Amino acid sequence: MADKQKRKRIPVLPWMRSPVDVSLIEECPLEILPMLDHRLKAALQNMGISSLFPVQLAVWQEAIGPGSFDRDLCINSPTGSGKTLAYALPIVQMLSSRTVKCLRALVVLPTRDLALQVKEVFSAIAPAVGLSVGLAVGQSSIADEISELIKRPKLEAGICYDPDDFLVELQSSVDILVATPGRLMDHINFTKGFTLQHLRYLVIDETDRLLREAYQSWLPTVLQLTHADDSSIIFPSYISNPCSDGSLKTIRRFGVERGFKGKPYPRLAKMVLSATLTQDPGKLAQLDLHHPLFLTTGKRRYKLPEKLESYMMICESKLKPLYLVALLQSLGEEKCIVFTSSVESTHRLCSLLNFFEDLELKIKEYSGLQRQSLRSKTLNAFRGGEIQVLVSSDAMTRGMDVEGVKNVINYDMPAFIKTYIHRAGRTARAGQSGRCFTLLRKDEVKRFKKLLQKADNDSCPVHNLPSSSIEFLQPTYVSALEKLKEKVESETSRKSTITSSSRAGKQKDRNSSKAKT
Ligand SMILES: Nc1ncnc2c1ncn2[C@@H]1O[C@H](COP(=O)(O)OP(=O)(O)OP(=O)(O)O)[C@@H](O)[C@H]1O
Repeated sequence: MADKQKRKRIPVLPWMRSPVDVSLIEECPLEILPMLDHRLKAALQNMGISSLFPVQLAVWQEAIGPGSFDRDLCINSPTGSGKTLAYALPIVQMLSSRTVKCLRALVVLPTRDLALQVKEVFSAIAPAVGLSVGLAVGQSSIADEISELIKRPKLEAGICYDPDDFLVELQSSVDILVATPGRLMDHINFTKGFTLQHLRYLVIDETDRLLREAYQSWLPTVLQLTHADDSSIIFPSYISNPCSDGSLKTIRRFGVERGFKGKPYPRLAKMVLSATLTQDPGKLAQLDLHHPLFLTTGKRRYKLPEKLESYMMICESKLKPLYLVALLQSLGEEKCIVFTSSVESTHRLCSLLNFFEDLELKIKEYSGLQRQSLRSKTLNAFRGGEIQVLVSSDAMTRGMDVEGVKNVINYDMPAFIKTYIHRAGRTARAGQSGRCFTLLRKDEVKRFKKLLQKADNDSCPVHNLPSSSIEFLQPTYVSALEKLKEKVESETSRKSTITSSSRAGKQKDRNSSKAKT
């Protein structure tokens, strides 16, 4: 009762009170999808897609169909429901008739791995209609990235030039850019020829996560660069106006058409998406949405995938590793992600599991502490099935799509329902079934059940393991713990050696510079 009253007090924006309910929409076979470009239909079929999922059809109707993208779209749809294609397909179709290449669509995501994944989806369909897709995530050097994004004029041999002299001839090599905020800001601030002047579509995926982080004010900067008429567009300091000689321009005027008063036209059309979209008016205001239309699934704010089964496993804290090992053994070789609460515990748990000799599974860690190249290698091996168990910090929680993940295990209870939704959502994707197990102490059960109710989930049975399987593991556990202790000690002493030698090096530098002065 008290909970209900609290919920009522949270102000919900008027446009959020009458949403399009995606759960009332059926899948739509490509054969009968109105206005779909035949080249895109073929590309989708090549991807093994024969019909659009409900959220994809709903967005299609608003962007391409009768809605004509007159309103910005706010999409709240469960994990694995196909949100990526929901925005990629209409954007590619809308840009398919463009005649001049310039950057017209920008998709922003919070992490590199997610951006790479989304780029793959665009790359599977965009070339079919002659569009190019770029990536700005800092995976390669900035110079390599610039050469992928910006077309340089061909120079005649032997001619020296000042790069500023041919600024007007620099053109975008891509129509669509998938970016993380940090690298996007680098290009906005420093890359000659990089402009958002022609941008027509902005997608902010994992919106609630991106709004939480300011990332060098990337959002106000993007909005400012696409908001005003051409005379007040703010360009990076080295450009007075990149199109001042009369080459291709997009002029955004302050519109006088109905509903556009005081807004620039042509406007920047936006799609913002998440499985846990914020309803906070203050946060949503940052997006400067134009007559937003809210698309959501069902009546409740949070929704878990249809075919997800949630289970509790109750045990004492000190027995958690044993329960985990016994559970992994019982799951056989099914792909599985184990979530922990921190990068340190990810590392320790992964090491411990690898010391259990009876566990004949390939187990690796994936966390924000690792180098990107190592993370990508691990992820590829997991996708390819060479690794069966991934022990992960929350770096893997959002958006990652790995085919065939049958089980998610919360080694530590998630503190928030949003975390549970995103973690559990790594399984039961695209209409498939999947299971999420959460290891809990007795005193955590009540809080956990309350947490799940927020996602309309009242069914979370206890998953029991035979006590004999736990007892059987005791001796191996003792020796695994010993090995872990040795490993942690040797890692700690290695770290302190590195720290003290780098300190000594710095002191030496300081002394020698003092001696010089
Ligand atoms: N129309 C479709 N038919 C078949 N499979 C599809 C279709 N659309 C998407 N998929 C598949 O569904 C899976 C989930 O899609 P996607 O990653 O876009 O989900 P999502 O809603 O963005 O999830 P999350 O909220 O976790 O990011 C992907 O493997 C994708 O290839």
